Amino acid sequence: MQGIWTTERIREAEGRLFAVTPEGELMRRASFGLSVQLADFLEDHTGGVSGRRVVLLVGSGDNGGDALWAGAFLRRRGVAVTAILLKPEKAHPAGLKALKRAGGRAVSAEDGPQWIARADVVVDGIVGISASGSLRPDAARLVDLVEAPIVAVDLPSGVDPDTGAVDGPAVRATRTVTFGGLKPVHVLAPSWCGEVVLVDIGLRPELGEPQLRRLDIVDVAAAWPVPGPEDDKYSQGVVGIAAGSATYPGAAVLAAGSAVRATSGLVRYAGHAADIVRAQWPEVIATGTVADAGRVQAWVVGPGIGTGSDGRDVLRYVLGQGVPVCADADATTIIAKSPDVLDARDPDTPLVLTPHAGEYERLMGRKPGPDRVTAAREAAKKYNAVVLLKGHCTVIAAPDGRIAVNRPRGAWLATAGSGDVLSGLVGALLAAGSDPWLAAAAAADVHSLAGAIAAQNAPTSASGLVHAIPEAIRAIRSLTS
Ligand SMILES: NC(=O)C1=CN([C@@H]2O[C@H](COP(=O)(O)OP(=O)(O)OC[C@H]3O[C@@H](n4cnc5c(N)ncnc54)[C@H](O)[C@@H]3O)[C@@H](O)[C@H]2O)[C@@H](O)CC1
Ligand SMILES: Nc1ncnc2c1ncn2[C@@H]1O[C@H](COP(=O)(O)OP(=O)(O)O)[C@@H](O)[C@H]1O
Ligand SMILES: [K+]
Repeated sequence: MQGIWTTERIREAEGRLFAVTPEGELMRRASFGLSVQLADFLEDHTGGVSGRRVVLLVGSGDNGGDALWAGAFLRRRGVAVTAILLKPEKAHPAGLKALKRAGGRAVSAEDGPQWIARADVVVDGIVGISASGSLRPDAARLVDLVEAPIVAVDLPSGVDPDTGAVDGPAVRATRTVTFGGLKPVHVLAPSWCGEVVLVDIGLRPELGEPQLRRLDIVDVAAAWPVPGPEDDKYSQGVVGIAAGSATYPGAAVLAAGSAVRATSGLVRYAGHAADIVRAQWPEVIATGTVADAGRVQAWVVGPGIGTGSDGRDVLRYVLGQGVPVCADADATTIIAKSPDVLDARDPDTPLVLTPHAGEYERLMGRKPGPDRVTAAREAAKKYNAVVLLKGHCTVIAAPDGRIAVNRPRGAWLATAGSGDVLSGLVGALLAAGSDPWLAAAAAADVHSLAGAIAAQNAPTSASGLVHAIPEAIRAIRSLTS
């Protein structure tokens, strides 16, 4: 699992490391690592290093210092380096001296455009973890002129380091070189960071437990249930799907199909779409009502059930069964409208809520806002449930404070019925007895991989996602075994 630390924790850890390291050593490690990455990037993008032109955009803090020192290292490899100083009087003095000593050039922002026009690569050293707000106008004007690929130092300037939010001009980087540990921006704003490379500066022992996590493929593979020689169709966990209605039978077909394809074992279905589910998925045992469904080890409830009294009764019933529940779509709206349905639940029984932004607003009475991690954490606390807040970077919060951020693989998942597929995946893992936070996080990862496989760079559909699930699981397992 990858760890991610808030900038506050990074700063505290850096403070401790500073105290036991010679002055300037950490910046030397960071900027040397940055220069290696820049040389590698030049090689990739221009086919060489020596004689290439690099422009540094240099702000007033240590982020600019990193850029200036990296520029000095690049000079030794024959790169032509020009630093554009946004605040010349505040540019990192030692870094600036080192760059000039190495034969680099420093110019003012007014003289910047002509150098930007000729750059092979532009380095964003405008602002790092002390950033607040979007790019200021002077920096924004220069960034706007850049046509060359940008390598960001630590993080793309203008993007909030702790939330990944962007509310004005910001740098869109092709590669981001960060130091010591990943920060939230790197997993919450991947489309602004580009490829993220972590340079080790010896900070890890000082960092402690991460505040956020991202599952690696090995974690997903380990979390995915695989039948053993002693297993039968019941022992792996039976999942029940309470979804669909006469108006929305498709939601039932998608959620049930997703559960069928996610794990081995048995899927039951209960609801008004029993005939069509049976026709599409003959292996599903389908009945008309949840009371007739038979025993299950987890329920998925909500997709397409409607928000009326029938749906409420179904939700109340499954919440009262003492098994884990994934409450999705209409079920989240019912909970928001009639929170008393939750009285049916034994508080120790796992509950996973899977709201998109609109459903979140109904559940919490406010929009998730730019800080989606805090938003998910607060909902998890309020409902004593795992909350999977959907989006490009889905955030999964557990009531005990664990947070996972999902790795997006494009945006093809933004297709009708995609959420129904996700709920089937979550339900299948819950039925297998997985920890609910891990179940939700692993399901989100397989969902995004199935999206990428189904789409292959062209539009797909929720049905396409369902069919790609085994291939996604196969890919994850083959990469780790
Ligand atoms: N502290 C350490 O141990 C290390 C720090 N390093 C570098 O130091 C950086 C942090 O440096 P600093 O704390 O000096 O601060 P920054 O370089 O992040 O920011 C400098 C100043 O820019 C101004 N600023 C804030 N928001 C801005 C905006 N939107 N537009 C323009 N200016 C803005 C603020 O006055 C801020 O103090 C890290 O991101 C990293 O690049 C690395 O050298 C590794 C070691
Ligand atoms: N831009 C995007 N990039 C990546 N994933 C997305 C994007 N938009 C939506 N998704 C994902 O697609 C799914 C949509 O679910 P949902 O909103 O419930 O749709 P539906 O109700 O049509 O099933 C979620 O898993 C969400 O995270
Ligand atoms: K930066």
